[in-house]
Amino acid sequence: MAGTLPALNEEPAFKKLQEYYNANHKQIIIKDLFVKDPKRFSKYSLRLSTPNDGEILLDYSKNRVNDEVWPLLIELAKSRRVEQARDAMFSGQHINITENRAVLHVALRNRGADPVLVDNKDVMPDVRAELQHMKEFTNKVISGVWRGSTGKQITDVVNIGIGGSDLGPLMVTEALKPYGKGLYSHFVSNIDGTHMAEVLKKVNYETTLFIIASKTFTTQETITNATSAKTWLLEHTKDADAVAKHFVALSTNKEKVTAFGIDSANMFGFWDWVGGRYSLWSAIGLSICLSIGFENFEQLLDGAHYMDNHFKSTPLDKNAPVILALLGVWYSNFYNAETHALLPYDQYLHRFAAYFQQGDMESNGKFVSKSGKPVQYSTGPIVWGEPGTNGQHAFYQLIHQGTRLIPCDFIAPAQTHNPIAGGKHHKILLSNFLAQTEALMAGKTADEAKQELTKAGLCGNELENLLPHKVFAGNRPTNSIVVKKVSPFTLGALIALYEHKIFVQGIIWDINSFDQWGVELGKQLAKAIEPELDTCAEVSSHDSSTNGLINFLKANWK
Ligand SMILES: O=P(O)(O)OC[C@H]1O[C@H](O)[C@H](O)[C@@H](O)[C@@H]1O
Repeated sequence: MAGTLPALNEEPAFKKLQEYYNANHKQIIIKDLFVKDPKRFSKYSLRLSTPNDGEILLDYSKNRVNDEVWPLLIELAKSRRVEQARDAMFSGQHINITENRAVLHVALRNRGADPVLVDNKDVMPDVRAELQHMKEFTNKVISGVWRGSTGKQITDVVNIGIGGSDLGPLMVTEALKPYGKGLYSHFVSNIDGTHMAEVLKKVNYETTLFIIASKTFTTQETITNATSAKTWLLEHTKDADAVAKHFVALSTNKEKVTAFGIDSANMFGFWDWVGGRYSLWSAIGLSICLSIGFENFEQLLDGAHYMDNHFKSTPLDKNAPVILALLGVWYSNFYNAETHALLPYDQYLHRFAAYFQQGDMESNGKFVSKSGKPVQYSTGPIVWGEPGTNGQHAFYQLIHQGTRLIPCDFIAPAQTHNPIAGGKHHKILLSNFLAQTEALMAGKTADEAKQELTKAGLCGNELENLLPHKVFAGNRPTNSIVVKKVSPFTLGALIALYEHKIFVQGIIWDINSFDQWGVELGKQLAKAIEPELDTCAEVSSHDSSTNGLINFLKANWK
């Protein structure tokens, strides 16, 4: 891998951007850029032709980027050695430096014949063998060959996992519901007993398969939930052998799986070079396979592989993940935007933003550079969002007229899976998507607002008082990503697009995007507090707030 990078704020390309920003940013008005350049859309958009599911359009023309900023951003990517870093990831180098691991989720969806080497060993035979195992199991369950302990066919699948062992499978299963093969999918992640209790109310022990998904098989929430599910099953069946028919495990930790009481034949494995938040492509995707069938899961992998190839082989200025990453850096590091909104105009994608909250914020929520020095610039943004049009009636007000700059990605399918009322719903949905990006960019000037108010019969003080409230500054940046349809293939490509965007940003910020030490402290402290909740005595070992909270809870739970 290439040598150490200078601090981002010391990077000459970054300094050039800073100078340009300081001198010119007030003059970068998106709607004026469209007036000046009739070719702006074709210049600042990409059409990716996929082999089977039509084109994917990325329109990034509604951004505060002109023909001077753009080459400087590309220069920044080059000088941060994005291409070299990308090649280091694909070639299995240990780029997760704090855990000394390769980062190879791309190998899980390597659909070609190329070997992928980690420490001189081709991992592809193991990847393919595990996929075959998943295929056989999926087909058995869906076809009814695999039966519960009393001989009945499986009807419900409960995935028990958290973080990366939950969010990905849940998001994809929801997104691809139209491809469902008939099994009901449920997800239990929260340690709050309510989550498990509510799911158990819906299922029958004779026809339920529990999937225990945990890379480490040590995560407290997952192991506690899995143990409760096992107790529930055994209370009903009173037969210890039933576990083998109703429990499978997805993990890298064979010892712990066996110790839990799951036969290793019912275990689907993966490897330490698969990060939790990149694991839906691995055995962690088994609940996806059971929901949509193995062929559709393969399509998901194909879509991601397509995007991997695009990322690997396309020049930086036409490279979709690089483009999204650079725009994000432009807004985070120059405009001081603190958040980034993901706004899918597709109800099936209702967990997309939640999924990338982990994908992005766990990856790039870092405050030290790879060499361990505190960074002097912002790193990962706060990622958030909800599907359109619901968001419009909730938080878009702040995006349109608030004081913060919130770059937004709009994601929409040209075709719906549910063309009800002769397609009317979908046309209204798409009109709203289009209108929002236009409104955010164009805004409404005081003159325009005045004309409207005058037309509505207002005048004098009444008009003048209302006028400032009716003005929209506009110039709010958006990307639009349009797919033909939310299919397994296009979804795979979309997820990989954002994964690589996050990767590129991590490289530019010179942080390790692949560890997550920040989640450990809370876990450690929770372990220390748990026994204190078991004692009758008042607790005084913490600060007065924590003591006060503990003692209040103890006094009130009886
Ligand atoms: O799959 P597991 O080992 O159970 O881990 C589940 C999750 O827990 C951790 O706290 C990490 O922050 C996540 O990255 C991970 O996905």
